[in-house]
Amino acid sequence: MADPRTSGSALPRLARSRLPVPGVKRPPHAPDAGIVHLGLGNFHRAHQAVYTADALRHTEGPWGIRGVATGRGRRGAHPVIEGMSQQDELYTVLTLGQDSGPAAQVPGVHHRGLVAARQAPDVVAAIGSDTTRIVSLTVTEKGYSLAGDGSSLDLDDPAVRADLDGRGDPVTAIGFLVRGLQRRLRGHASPLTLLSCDNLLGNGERLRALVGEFIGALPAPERDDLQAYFTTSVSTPSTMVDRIAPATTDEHRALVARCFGVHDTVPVAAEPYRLWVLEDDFRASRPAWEQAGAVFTADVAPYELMKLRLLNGAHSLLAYFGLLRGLPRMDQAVADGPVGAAVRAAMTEEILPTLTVPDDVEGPAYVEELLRRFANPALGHRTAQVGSDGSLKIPVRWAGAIEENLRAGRVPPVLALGVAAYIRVVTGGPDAFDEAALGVVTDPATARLRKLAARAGGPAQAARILVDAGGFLPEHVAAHGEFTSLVAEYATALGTPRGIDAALSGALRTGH
Ligand SMILES: NC(=O)c1ccc[n+]([C@@H]2O[C@H](COP(=O)([O-])OP(=O)(O)OC[C@H]3O[C@@H](n4cnc5c(N)ncnc54)[C@H](O)[C@@H]3O)[C@@H](O)[C@H]2O)c1
Ligand SMILES: O=P(O)(O)OC[C@@H](O)[C@@H](O)[C@H](O)[C@H](O)CO
Repeated sequence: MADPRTSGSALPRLARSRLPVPGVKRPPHAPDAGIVHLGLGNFHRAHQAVYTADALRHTEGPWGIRGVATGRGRRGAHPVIEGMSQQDELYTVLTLGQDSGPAAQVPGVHHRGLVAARQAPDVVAAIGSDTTRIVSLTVTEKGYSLAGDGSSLDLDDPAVRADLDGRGDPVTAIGFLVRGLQRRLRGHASPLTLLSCDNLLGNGERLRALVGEFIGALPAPERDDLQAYFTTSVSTPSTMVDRIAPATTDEHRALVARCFGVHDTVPVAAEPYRLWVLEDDFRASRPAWEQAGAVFTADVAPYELMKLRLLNGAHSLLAYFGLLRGLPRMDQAVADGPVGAAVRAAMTEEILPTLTVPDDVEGPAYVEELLRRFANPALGHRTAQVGSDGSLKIPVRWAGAIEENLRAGRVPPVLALGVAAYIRVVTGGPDAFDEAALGVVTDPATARLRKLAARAGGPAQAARILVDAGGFLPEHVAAHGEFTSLVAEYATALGTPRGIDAALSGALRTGH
């Protein structure tokens, strides 16, 4: 791949002629960075940045974005920050549809980014600046420093404790936010909106609770004024975010080069579909995102729940079933007969009945639309990517639907098989699926779950132990004998060669 600094077709030059670049002035004339974004990953670059660029084409405003690469231990060069910096802070969003050829857009809204692990004081200063009106986040489920209960702040995490102590630079996202709020309070006390764009249930309330807990754990003199400022001047609206944006591959880079003549080292691929539903509670103004198609509503919760249970819930099922069937990509998983049939059955018969879908949505049509979106072969979305971090995703994606089925007196067979498949993938690793061909599934709980499983005499007992003590399902689900027995039965099947095939048809026969 050509080096964009030396190539005649580097993004900065070509973007201005061959790709649609919005009329946003970039540095040194960029609009003020009214937004600081923690977690400069693919999703933010394909979603919020695109909405912001499109909104700015309609209504100007101080809505440049200063992206921050967060996460621990990233002290060296950060590929996205470096790549964007070498391209005048530009990158391509490659839209890959099923019925049309690739399209490209260059958002062009970013200022020079920051690497949190190296430039922590600058990050605190950016959050603390009076030109900053919104601090948004896509830091993954891992980035919220959640305790084992999945909702409170992990005060046992040494990084959280160090951030509370405050003698060193912040490390955690919550630590950065609170130290930035403190800077604002001491400087100008202007209002701010904290905007979580992660796939968390009630992401705004969750973020509010975590920041509040952190502030509450500070020593009294620091705590009280900050608490008052946080209560009166900082809002945390909830959002439902949706656009499938897989990890970037060399194929995506090659496609950008072939179709658009642009050598972009850090493009991001995404499906054409996008949706953003937000609570309109912005303390210090916001971009006119509605002009870019965002939907503002008083209550995001029904949209969020529907999306997390149906889209993300089905995504995780496809990922684990797909891995065990040897399928590297999500579109292959949904096109696979047994996997596709089981996931469709789970969506329509185990998940949809647990939801009150918003008035403007038709449940079965939404399911069909999701299955069509998952089938997009152009995205190259990996089952191993979606299957990673299951210990943090399952509580959000499956636990509620399982609970509601059990409450209604019904054991949901495909979701039970999903739990057994997750256990098999996370504890079995290379014994369960071909890591060399499919990719490694990472999960912060892997070592702990493998240790628990190692105590068991076999897969069924391991499944019982993990359902009970794995920390990814609520206690009353774990205490449900019939559910746990079904998971254990499936775990036994999955321990045998091609056991997934029999288990999938068994799950379909059992309940559907
Ligand atoms: N990619 C999608 O299709 C999609 C769609 C909707 C929502 N989301 C949400 O966006 C999140 C990020 O997805 P992505 O595709 O941008 O992933 P990504 O891997 O491209 O980026 C993840 C970002 O999170 C940061 N991060 C990871 N661990 C962290 C930690 N412990 N503390 C702080 N920061 C941490 C990383 O530095 C990185 O900037 C998802 O977890 C999800 O909540 C993603
Ligand atoms: O991004 P993750 O890893 O939290 O989850 C993987 C996918 O399920 C998710 O990113 C979906 O693609 C997305 O939520 C669609 O809007």
